[in-house]
Amino acid sequence: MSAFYYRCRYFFLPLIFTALGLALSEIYQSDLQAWQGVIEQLPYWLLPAAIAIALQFNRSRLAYLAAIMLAYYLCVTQDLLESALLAQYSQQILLGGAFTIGGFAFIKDRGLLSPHGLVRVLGCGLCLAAGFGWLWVNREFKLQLDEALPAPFNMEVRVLAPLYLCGLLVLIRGLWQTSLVNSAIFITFALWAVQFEFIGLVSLATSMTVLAIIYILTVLTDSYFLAYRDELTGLASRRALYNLVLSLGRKYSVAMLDIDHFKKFNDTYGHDVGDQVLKLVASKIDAVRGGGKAFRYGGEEFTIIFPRKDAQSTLSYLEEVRQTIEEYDIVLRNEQRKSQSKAKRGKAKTNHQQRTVSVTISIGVAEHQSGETFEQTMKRSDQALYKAKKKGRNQVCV
Ligand SMILES: Nc1nc2c(ncn2[C@@H]2O[C@H](COP(=O)(O)OP(=O)(O)OP(=O)(O)O)[C@@H](O)[C@H]2O)c(=O)[nH]1
Repeated sequence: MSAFYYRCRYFFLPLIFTALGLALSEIYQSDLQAWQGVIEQLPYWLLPAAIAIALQFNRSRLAYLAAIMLAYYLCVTQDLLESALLAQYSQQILLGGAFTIGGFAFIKDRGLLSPHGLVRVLGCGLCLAAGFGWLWVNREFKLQLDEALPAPFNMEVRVLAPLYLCGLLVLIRGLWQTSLVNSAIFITFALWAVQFEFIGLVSLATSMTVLAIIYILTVLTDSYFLAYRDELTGLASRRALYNLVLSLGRKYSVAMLDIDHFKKFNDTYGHDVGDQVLKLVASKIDAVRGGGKAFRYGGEEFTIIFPRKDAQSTLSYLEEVRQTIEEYDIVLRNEQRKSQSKAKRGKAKTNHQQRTVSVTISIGVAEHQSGETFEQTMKRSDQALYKAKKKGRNQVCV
C-alpha cells in the first residue's frame, strides 16, 4: 500500500459519497423540486438519528457536529433567527462555524454530558466569538489595515484567509491522524464552507442530509472496525475469524503462525519494540497470496484461512510468507527520538544510528477433513505448529 493511499484511505469513500450526493442533487435539481417538501424534512429526522447513534457509540465529536448542523438548519428553516439577521452576519457565521468545526479535529471524544462536554460547549462559544471578532476587527480597523498591509491583503483576503488556513489545518490533521471521524470532520468543514456559496434551501437540506448519513455510516463503520479489527496490527481479529468460519465450505485449510522466541525478543528489546515488530510481521502475513485471509489470533499468534484449498497447495504461499519475514530487516523507530532535543536528534541522524532487527516464524497447517469441526482442524494445525517448533523453528510443517 503506497504511503499516499495509506494516508488518504479514509477520505475516499466519504468524499465520493459527498460528491455524488451533491452532483446528483444539482443534475436533478428541477426533478427534485417536486420532492422539495420531503428533502427539506430529511435533516430533521436524520440529524437527530445521527446524534443518538453517535452518543450510543461514544463518538461525541460527531454528536456535537450533528447538533450544531441541526441548530443551524433550524435557524434557517424555522426562522428561529430572523433571515435578515442571518444574512447580515453570514460571513461571521461562516467563519465562526468553520473555527468551531475545525476545533473538533483537534480534540478527543470525551462524552457530551460530562465536565469535558461543558468545556467543549465553552470552546464552541469561543470559536464562534473568534469568527465574529475577526470580522469586527477587520471592519473596525479597515483603513488602518489597508494602509499597513500590502495590497494583496485586501478586505476579502483578510476575511477568507483564516477560513482557508483552518481548512488546511483540518485536512493536515485528517491526513496525519487518519481516522474515519477525522475525515468526517474535514467533510463537514468543506460542506459548511461550500454551502454558503449555494444559496437555496434544497442545497442546504441536501448538504445536511449528506452529512447526517456520513455521520451515521462513520459511527457504524468505526464500531465495526473496533469489533472486528485488531487494534495493534490492523489485522482482522479472532472475532472476525469465527465469523468467516460460518461461511466456509467443506474444503479449506487452516494455518497457525507463531513468532519464534518472542518472549526473549521482548525481554531483550522491550515491549514497545515488540509491538513494532508485531505490526510489521502482521503486515507481511496480511500480504499472503493464494486467497489466504489473515487474522491475529492473539498475542504473537496468527491464523491464515485458505478457503477451497488443501494443505499441500498452501505450502508454497506459506513458505513465501516465512521467507519474506526471515529476510526482512526491520528498521526500528528510535523511541528515544521523542524525548531528545532537536540538536541531539540531528546528531543521531548524522551518526546514522538506526537499529535493525529480524525475526522468524514457525507455521503449522492442516486441511479440513470430513466430519471434523473447525476447532478440530485448528487443533491439528496447532499440532503441526508444535512440530515445526520442535524441529528447530523457522519452517512450515503439515
Ligand atoms: N510486545 C508484545 N508482546 C506480546 C504481545 N502479545 C504477546 N506477547 C509476548 O509474546 C511472548 C510469547 O512467548 P511464548 O508463548 O513463551 O513463546 P516464544 O517466546 O515466542 O517462544 P516459542 O513460541 O517457543 O518460539 C510473551 O512474552 C508475550 O508477552 C503483544 O501484543 N505485544
